[in-house]
Amino acid sequence: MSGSLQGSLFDQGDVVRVGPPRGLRRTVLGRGAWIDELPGWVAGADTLFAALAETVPWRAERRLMYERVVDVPRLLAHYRAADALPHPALAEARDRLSEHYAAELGEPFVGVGLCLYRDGRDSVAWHGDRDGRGAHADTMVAIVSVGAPRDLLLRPRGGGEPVLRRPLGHGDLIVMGGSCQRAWEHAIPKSAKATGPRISIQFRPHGIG
Ligand SMILES: O=C(O)CCC(=O)C(=O)O
Ligand SMILES: [Fe+2]
Repeated sequence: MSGSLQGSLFDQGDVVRVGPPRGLRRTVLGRGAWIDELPGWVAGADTLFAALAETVPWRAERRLMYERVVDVPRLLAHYRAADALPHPALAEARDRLSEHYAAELGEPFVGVGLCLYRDGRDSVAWHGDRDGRGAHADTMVAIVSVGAPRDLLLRPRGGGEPVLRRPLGHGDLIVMGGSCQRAWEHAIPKSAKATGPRISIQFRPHGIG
């Protein structure tokens, strides 16, 4: 970024800044799962949204579901450890999270996944991030949300109560920990309300998908 562009963004209070995640609040979900939350962690979230929306090589995917090939209702991008990330704030956030959770997690956050929900029709169905170790071991998945708020729902695996609802957007951080990926499920339901686009930025340790 050029010095003058940086200067003009700074004047608007739009610089993307990621500090240590101070003030995270933990909620114990039961069955060995918990979530940590920090609203507004990433400052300049609108600027980050705009940069990612424009520069990330978003991919549309198609998947086999119930014997039919259907469009995945969101756009995707994935970055492994060695890949250059599309914005410096993502490396900063990953480092801050790795530092904060070093003792509890015992390994760093490595992979970065991005989802672009273009409008309220885009969604992700109930699931746990169970590709890899998340199916049988405790782990953490951290999500930073930029753009329009969308609800993240959480429920015990297989359905039932309680269903927790967390509106996420504007630089909010949520971390799903403990058994959350195998004992609980999460989803971003479609929204009938007019909603603008949202980008979800997920940080995962190696071997968690
Ligand atoms: O949009 C989100 O924040 C959730 C995305 C998600 O659950 C996933 O990609 O595994
Ligand atoms: Fe997920």
